[in-house]
Amino acid sequence: MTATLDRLAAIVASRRAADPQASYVAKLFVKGRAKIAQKVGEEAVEAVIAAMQDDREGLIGESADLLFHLSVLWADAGITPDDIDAELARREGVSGIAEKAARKTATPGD
Ligand SMILES: N=c1c2ncn([C@@H]3O[C@H](COP(=O)(O)OP(=O)(O)OP(=O)(O)O)[C@@H](O)[C@H]3O)c2ncn1[C@@H]1O[C@H](COP(=O)(O)O)[C@@H](O)[C@H]1O
Repeated sequence: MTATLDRLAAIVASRRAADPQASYVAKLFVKGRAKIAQKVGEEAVEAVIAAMQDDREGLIGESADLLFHLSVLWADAGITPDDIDAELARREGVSGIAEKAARKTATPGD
């Protein structure tokens, strides 16, 4: 993953024991998985709206909000950026079209 996302993950992890009055991340951890997931959904919708409005700066800002909240969700679920990196690397070179076609022809239960 990028160095910035790795640094963000380290900061987020360090906020587990922080004071929720002083740390937004600690506050999210206290609120729990459902609230964190809700924020990810909100930021995703805001990114979509910015894209549909052709708002480049808005899309950059909302994308950063989305990645930040996704980083908190990963941390809450015990996932690291390296886990996502490994999954993306596993998919490298596999066409989305070919992958979907293989899923459709696969026998259920395989
Ligand atoms: N990247 C971010 C980041 N991006 C966005 N935000 C915050 O995310 C919140 C999202 O805004 P909203 O208006 O949706 O939130 P809200 O109205 O407070 O939320 P709700 O009322 O819906 O719960 C804002 O408070 C932003 O400041 C962030 N807060 C923190 N970080 C990073 O996380 C680090 C640790 O932050 P603290 O835990 O606050 O020290 C920081 O040093 C940054 O690197």
